[in-house]
Amino acid sequence: MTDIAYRFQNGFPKIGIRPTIDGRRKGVRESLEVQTMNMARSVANLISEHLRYPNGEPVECVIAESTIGGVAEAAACADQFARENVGVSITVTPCWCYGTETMDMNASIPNAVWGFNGTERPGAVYLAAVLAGYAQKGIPAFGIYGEEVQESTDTTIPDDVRGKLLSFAKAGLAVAYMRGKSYLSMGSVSMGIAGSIVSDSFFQEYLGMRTEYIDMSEFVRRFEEQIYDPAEFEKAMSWVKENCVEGPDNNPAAIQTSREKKDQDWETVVKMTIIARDLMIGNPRLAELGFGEEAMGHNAVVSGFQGQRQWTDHFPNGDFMEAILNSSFDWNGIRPPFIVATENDSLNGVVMLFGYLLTNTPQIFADVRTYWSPASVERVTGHKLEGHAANGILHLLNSGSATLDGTGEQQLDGKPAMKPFWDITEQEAADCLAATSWRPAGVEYFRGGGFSSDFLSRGGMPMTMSRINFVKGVGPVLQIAEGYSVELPSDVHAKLDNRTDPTWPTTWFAPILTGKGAFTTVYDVMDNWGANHGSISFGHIGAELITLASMLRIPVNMHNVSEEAIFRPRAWGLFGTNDKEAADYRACSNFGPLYK
Ligand SMILES: C[C@H](O)[C@@H](O)[C@@H](O)C(=O)CO
Ligand SMILES: [Mn+2]
Repeated sequence: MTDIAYRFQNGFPKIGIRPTIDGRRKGVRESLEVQTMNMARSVANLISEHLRYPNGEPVECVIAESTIGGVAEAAACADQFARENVGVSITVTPCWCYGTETMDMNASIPNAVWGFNGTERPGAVYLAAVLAGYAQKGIPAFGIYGEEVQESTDTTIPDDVRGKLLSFAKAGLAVAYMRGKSYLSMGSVSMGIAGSIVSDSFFQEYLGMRTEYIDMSEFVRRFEEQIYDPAEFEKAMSWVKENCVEGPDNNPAAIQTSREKKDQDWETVVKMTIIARDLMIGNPRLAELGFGEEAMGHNAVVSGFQGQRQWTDHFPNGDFMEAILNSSFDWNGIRPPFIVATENDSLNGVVMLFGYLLTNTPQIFADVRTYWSPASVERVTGHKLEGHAANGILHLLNSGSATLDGTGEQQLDGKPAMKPFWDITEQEAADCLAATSWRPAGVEYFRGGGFSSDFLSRGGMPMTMSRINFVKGVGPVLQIAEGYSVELPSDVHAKLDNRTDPTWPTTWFAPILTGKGAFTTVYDVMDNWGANHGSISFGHIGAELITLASMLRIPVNMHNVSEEAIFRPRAWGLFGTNDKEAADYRACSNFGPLYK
């Protein structure tokens, strides 16, 4: 079994497609059978053609065995979906059908209905009727119908409908995929960071996930009892020697560590990386080595490492481990990233997971460290910010979990990008590594040493920064800022970077301003950011995040996504249509978490 096959051996949830129909026989039903089934087939084709699972395989759809004209067929379809691991439900119809008799009543999976916009038979009327039923029964469902009236013989899916079907399916699959998996907390609270108070009720009720906890002493046990694959360790060490260039030691000469200590640190950080991955997903090699229990892992799709301070006060820091796990490549070649949050900031870990599941690309974890106004930049460097940066920039910087894909050394249409692993070439992976140097950790912060990944993201990448914050009395809320990475002249970057810790990776980020609320100025974006961290995903995925948040009933308190791009369950409009942000809060609080 390849590593990827092993990792995803439990398979993926499927999308279930339910063709509903007017149950009246002797004319009506018979005349609609072919058209209705064809709609289901074209939705299945659309989804399988455009969406991929984290292993790169096309998303699978299951179409109900028969069209659904009434409750008996609805129940048969529910049984079929349960047998076939359906985690997302899409009902399609070109005609009037009987709302509550044909609807999918499974409240714990995301539901959508596409009603064909024709006039011969009223699919859009069914859509309205069944969505009223969903609202009345407290099951939020997404409504989809095209803006333009279609001919009844037209089997194409119009662009607006395609967009909504794909947004719904993508977010729905993220919901379905994370359910039943774990967040692995390695250590506990880092330096009083509230996000590293890992809340089991949040993961359980909102995401359907478990929380697993281990003490960081488990790493020491595995070092000392050699609970890792020694052959992989050797392979990893020689790969590191060839591909990971150690950068200059930035520590004052008097406190720099010896060559011998640094060499020892390299061995430790490589072991930490192997061990953290084994803790997350298990490793069949460990069973062969006599460690059957450890071979199983924690079924984790995301983890966090406390690091600071108890660990880092004595052992090398987690930066190499976190950076490599979050990247799309290591000594085993190009492979999907693992999602690991620095400082065990689970609330950042969750948005990293969201970004990853929506895009299949890795994530940059960063401190939202400094707002640099155009005037401050000019005062300090003499440089006048321009282009995307003209209104000011945020310095995203942190030791730890920034993916090396964040260097921007991969390309999409000739421009810097972060891609799903199956699109990354060997050369691009090598370029990301070449653009990264490994700087001996600042020992005033990290007494135990280690190495921090130092790189500078290329400019011009569309990016989305997000973060979940927790408010007592409300619960989780999501904030989103779309923007661009920007490239500064190298001397300007150096001046700004040297004022802080230059051994850490930098992304200069310019959020897109809307002139309203938290997006009036770049200062306002920083001023409204709810915590010290953000997760940065390649691409403008704010709309997808909003759709996903609505499925999970997490209200969005701040975003710069255009109104037309926002797609939420139809019932959200029943909580008010003028102030959509307030309506979102009311809807989320009314329906409550998905797995309550
Ligand atoms: C080294 C420092 O402790 C940093 O790790 C710290 O500034 C943070 O990253 C806080 O989020
Ligand atoms: Mn931090």
